[in-house]
Amino acid sequence: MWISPQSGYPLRALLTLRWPIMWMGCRGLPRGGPPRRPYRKEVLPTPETPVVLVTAAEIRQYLRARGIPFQDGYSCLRTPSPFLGPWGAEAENWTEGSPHSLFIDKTTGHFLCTGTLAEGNWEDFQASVEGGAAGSWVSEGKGSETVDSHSNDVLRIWDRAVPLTELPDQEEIHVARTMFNLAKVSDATLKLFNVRYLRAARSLVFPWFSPGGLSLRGLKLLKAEGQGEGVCYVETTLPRPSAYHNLFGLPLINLRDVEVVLTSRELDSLALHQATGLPTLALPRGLTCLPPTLLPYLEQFRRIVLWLGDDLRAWEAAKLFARKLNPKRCSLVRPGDQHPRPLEALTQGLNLQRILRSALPAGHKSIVSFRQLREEVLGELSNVEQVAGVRWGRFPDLNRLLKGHRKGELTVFTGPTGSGKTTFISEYALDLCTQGVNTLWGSFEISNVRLARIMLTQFAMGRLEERLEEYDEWADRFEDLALYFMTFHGQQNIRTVVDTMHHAVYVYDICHVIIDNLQFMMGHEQLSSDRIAAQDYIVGAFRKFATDNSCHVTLVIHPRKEDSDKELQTASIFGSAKASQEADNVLILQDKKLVTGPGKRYLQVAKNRFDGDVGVFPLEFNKSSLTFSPSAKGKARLKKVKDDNELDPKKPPSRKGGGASGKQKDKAAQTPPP
Ligand SMILES: Nc1ncnc2c1ncn2[C@@H]1O[C@H](COP(=O)(O)OP(=O)(O)OP(=O)(O)O)[C@@H](O)[C@H]1O
Repeated sequence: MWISPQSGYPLRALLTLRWPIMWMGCRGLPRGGPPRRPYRKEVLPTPETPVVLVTAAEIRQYLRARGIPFQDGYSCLRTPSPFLGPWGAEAENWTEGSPHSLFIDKTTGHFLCTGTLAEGNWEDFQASVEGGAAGSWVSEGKGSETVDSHSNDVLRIWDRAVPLTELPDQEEIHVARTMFNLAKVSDATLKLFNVRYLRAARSLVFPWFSPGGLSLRGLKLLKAEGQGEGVCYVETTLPRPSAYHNLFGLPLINLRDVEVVLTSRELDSLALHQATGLPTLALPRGLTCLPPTLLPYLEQFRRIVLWLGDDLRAWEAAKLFARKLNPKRCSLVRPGDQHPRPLEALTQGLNLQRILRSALPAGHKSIVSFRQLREEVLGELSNVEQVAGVRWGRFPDLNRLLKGHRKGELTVFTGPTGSGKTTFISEYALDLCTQGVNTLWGSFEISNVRLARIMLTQFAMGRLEERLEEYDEWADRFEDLALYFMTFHGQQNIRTVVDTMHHAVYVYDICHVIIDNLQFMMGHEQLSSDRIAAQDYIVGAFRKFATDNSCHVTLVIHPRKEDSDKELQTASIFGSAKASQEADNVLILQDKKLVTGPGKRYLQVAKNRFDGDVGVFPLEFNKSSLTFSPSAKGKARLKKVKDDNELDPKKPPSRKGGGASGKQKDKAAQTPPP
C-alpha cells in the first residue's frame, strides 16, 4: 500500500469510490525501490505547446490537395501510412481493408500509424508528407522511451507470473479466485485473455501486448487486500499510468468485428466475453480517461456499448467518452440494481445479453420529453451522495456547505489582494485532483514552476527544501496526478485560452479548470465601461464552456477597491453583477479573523446554487506546508447564515438548518487531513 512517509496517511483514504483503485507507478513492484532520475526543471506534464489547432475540414482539404486517399471515420480520418513503405506505392496499394493505416484525429490532427506506432501532431504529419522524410522517424511514439526503460521489469514480472491453474496449491487457487471474485470465470477465459498470477505480489497480472500481439509493452497488476469486511483493489501499472495505453483485449479483436463492449476493468471484460461471446475491451485507466491515442483502435466498430460500472460516476464517464467516440455509434448501459458491473452480473447469474440489449443510445436530441428523462432523474434521486459531487478530503466545512465539487459548474472566487487566494485555491484543487478530478491550471500571474512548488509543498505537507532527499519520491507521486498546466503567462486572449481548454478536455479528460485570474484576459481597455463589458463577455464564455463540456471552472476575480476594514460581499466582485449571477458558487476569502475560530482569515460561501446553504468557516494558515486545511486538532466551527448581513465576524456563530444528517454525513470528511 502506498502510504505517505511523512504522515502515514494512506492515499487510498482520499478516494471516495466504492471500489477504491489507485495507481502506484512502479512502487510496490518487487524491484528494489524507486528509480532515481536526474534533475529535471519541468517536473510536471503540460499540454504540448503551442497546441496546434486544426479543424477536420482543414485536414480533409489538405489531404485532397495532396492527392492522399482517405476514409472519413467516426473520430479519425484513415489514410495510407507513409511510415509503412514508400509513400506513392503505399498509397496506391492502400484499400479501406488494409490491416494497417495512418489515423488522423479529426479534433486534434494528432496521427498514429498502427503498423509502426509512429505518432505526432498535425505539423509533423505535414512535414513528413512535404519533406518525404517520414520513413526516417518511425516509432517515436510518446511513452516508448518509458516502455523501453521498463521493459526488463515488465519481462521479469511476466516471466515470474503463472496461469492461475498452474499454482501448486489448490488452497492458494481457491483464495485467489475468492479474492478477485472469479468464482464464475472459467480457466479457459483466463487463459484466452492471457491473465496470470504473481504469487510474490498476490496480484493478477494483465498483459499489454502490441497491436499485433508480438511484443509485451507493459503490465497491470491488480492486488486484492482485505479491508474490514470488504476487499480493496490496488492497481499498479508498468509503465506509469500516463504512458499506460493498453486497451486490454485488443489481440482478440478480429479485423471484421463491427461491435464491441467497452468496460472499465479487465475482469469485467473477461466476464462479458465469457457470458456473451462478444468482443470486449477494457479501458486502461477505468473511468479516469479515454486517451485519444486509443481512438484509432476503435474506428473499425460501427457500434460501441459502454458498460463502465454500477454508479453515477460510471454513467457520467460513459456519456463523456461517448462524445469522443461519436455518440451516433454508442449505447450506454445505465447503472442500477438490475445492472451491476459485468463481473458482478455474471456472479449473480444475471443475463448479460439482456442487459446489453437494454443499453440506451447516446445520441443527443435537442428536444426531449420527461419520458426520456425519467430514468435519469431516478438515477439522480437514488444516488444523492454522488450527485453532490466529489467531497474534499481536507476541507470538511466546504463539504458541509457546498456538499461537493460538481461537474459543469462555475465557481467564482475572490478575496483581497495578497490574502492568499492562489495558495488556498491551489490546495482546494489539489485535494480534488488527488481524488481523480483531472485538473488544468491556468496560472497567468505566477509561473508554473512557482505554482507547482506551492502545490508540491501542500502535497508533501511540508517544506521539501529541508528534506531534498525526499524530492524524487514526492515528485514521482505528484507526477502521477492528472494535473496539467497551461503555459500562458501574463495577458492572454480569451479565445486562445478557451481553445486550449477545449483541447485539454478532449485530450486529457479534464473535469476542473482553474483560471487565476480573470483580469489577465481583459486586455488594456481604458474606459471602465469597456472593462466591464469585456469581463461580462469573458464570464459568459467560461460559463458556456463549463456547461457545454461538463467541466467545473473555478474563476479567480479580484475585488473592487473598497474600504479595507470592511468584509467583502458578493457585490464587491469586480465588474457588473454578471459574474455572481452566472456563478453556481461564490467563495470569498475574507482577510479577517472569525472571533469564534482559529486563524486570521475565513472563507465565506456566499452563493450555493446546488442547495442554497451558505456560511463561513475559519482558515488557519500553516506557513511551512502552505496549507489552510484544518489540523487534526483544529475544530472548525461553522456558522450558517442566510444573507450577507449576518456575516459580522464579531457576532457569535448561530446555526440555521444543516441538521443532524449533515453532521453525520461530514463525519468521515473530518478525519485528519494528511
Ligand atoms: N493566511 C496567510 N497568512 C500569511 N501569509 C499567507 C497567507 N496566505 C498566503 N500567504 C502568503 O502570502 C503570499 C501571497 O499569497 P497568494 O499569492 O496566495 O495571494 P493572492 O491573494 O493570490 O495574491 P494576489 O492578490 O496578488 O493574486 C504567499 O507568499 C503566501 O505564502
